[in-house]
Amino acid sequence: MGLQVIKHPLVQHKLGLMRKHGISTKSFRELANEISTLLTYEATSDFMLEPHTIEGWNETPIEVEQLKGKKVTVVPILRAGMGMLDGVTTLIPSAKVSVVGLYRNEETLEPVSYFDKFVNDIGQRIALVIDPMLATGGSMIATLDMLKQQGCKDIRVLVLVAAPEGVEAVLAKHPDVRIFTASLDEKLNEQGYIIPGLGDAGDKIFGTR
Ligand SMILES: O=P(O)(O)OC[C@H]1O[C@H](OP(=O)(O)OP(=O)(O)O)[C@H](O)[C@@H]1O
Ligand SMILES: O=c1cc[nH]c(=O)[nH]1
Ligand SMILES: [Mg+2]
Repeated sequence: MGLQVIKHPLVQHKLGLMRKHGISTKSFRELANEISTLLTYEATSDFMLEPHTIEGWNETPIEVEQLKGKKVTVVPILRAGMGMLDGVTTLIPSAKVSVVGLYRNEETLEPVSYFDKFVNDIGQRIALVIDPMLATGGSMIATLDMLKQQGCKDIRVLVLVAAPEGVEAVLAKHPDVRIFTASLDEKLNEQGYIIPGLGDAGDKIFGTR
């Protein structure tokens, strides 16, 4: 389904702040969550509504719109995806959370799986996968493989920054998935880091290293 770069001025301003050398853990976390809220707003813009009749303020029946149909599961990819979770649940407070634990082997850049825990009815839910960084795409492809194995059909990916190489790889393997990002960056460097990127997002969110 393709890539959507969210050009909203608030998103672009906040992402610019995140790129600064020496940014504090506090600021990085806050901005990651704020951008995640804005990406969630965009990624849910086609959710269906249905009319409901309720009693209005003056005790007469009125028709209001409520969300219809499928519920959501948010899927943070550990660790760094946890840094976006509060931002997503700010807008979808009742969303169930399914967790995928992956890290990228620093030499091979291949994803290594160490944990997963999915909500029981995940196949009936819209999955919002969250991870700040889409680099080679290996971690995201492994996650999407797992979600489809669990029966997920409507999967949307929210990433703060994406590399062209990663977007191409994900959409080649999973063309039905929609990717929402604040930026399509320039490239990957020799170590598989996104340029200009954000550096190591997991380390910045967790305050490690
Ligand atoms: O597209 P890829 O090449 O797979 O790289 C992206 C992955 O790398 C980072 O996680 P990392 O392995 O650093 O783990 P962490 O979240 O625990 O820091 C990032 O959060 C993604 O999950
Ligand atoms: O640039 C990158 C690539 C992978 N993981 C990160 O945290 N940053
Ligand atoms: Mg990771």
